[in-house]
Amino acid sequence: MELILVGKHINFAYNQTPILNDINVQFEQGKVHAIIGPSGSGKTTLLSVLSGISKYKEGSIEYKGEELSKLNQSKYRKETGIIFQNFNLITYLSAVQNIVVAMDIGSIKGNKLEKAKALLTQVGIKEEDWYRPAAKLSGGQQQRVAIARALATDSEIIFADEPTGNLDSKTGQEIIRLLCNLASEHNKCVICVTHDMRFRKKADIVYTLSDGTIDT
Ligand SMILES: Nc1ncnc2c1ncn2[C@@H]1O[C@H](COP(=O)(O)OP(=O)(O)OP(=O)(O)O)[C@@H](O)[C@H]1O
Repeated sequence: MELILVGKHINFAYNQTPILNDINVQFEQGKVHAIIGPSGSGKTTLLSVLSGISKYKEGSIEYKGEELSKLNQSKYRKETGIIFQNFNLITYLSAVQNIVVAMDIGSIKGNKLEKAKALLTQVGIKEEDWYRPAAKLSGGQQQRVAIARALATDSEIIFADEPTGNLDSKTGQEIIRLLCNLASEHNKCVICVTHDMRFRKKADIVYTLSDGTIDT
């Protein structure tokens, strides 16, 4: 078992309102982790703390044994990718451009165009769709592009917030399969907030949040 991210005694509050209470979680390379729980239980907040978007003040989060708050944040951003329910692509740019832009931001070297095409192929986007504006792609295709973008900086952890939330059932199933495949075939650590029961069934490890606490 190779732990990549470990959170211990994490507490988090918005203004003075406690949202996360003494959270203990650990995430492994090559595994799919689902974070589930009722609406308002703190799932998205936990994901944003783990992904470095929100800063924790109490407890610790270690990425590969190093305290997250002391890490170079741009390095952590590069080694992690995030996908959202609403895809969050730059809609007037093509699939390829969306990925190249992410590589530019991550200061990735080498032939970015070729790498972008390889990533799009990996996530199942056909060549005929590579140069179309993202807005013209279906929801499922946009989510595939968003996954390719999340991988563009060679991320080791993929955070996902309700990645199937805006997709029909069949397309959602395909996205779940794709994310599971990233873990099993490419050794990525997938951490996914979800209400989707199918995701829960496929996950290797499930954390259930209720009122900002993890049930054990
Ligand atoms: N930016 C914010 N400022 C203040 N309170 C917030 C903020 N974001 C979320 N909250 C509150 O934190 C609590 C947890 O919200 P969070 O979005 O993490 O829950 P969730 O489990 O992801 O919910 P859902 O399943 O509905 O998305 C809620 O009570 C919410 O109102």
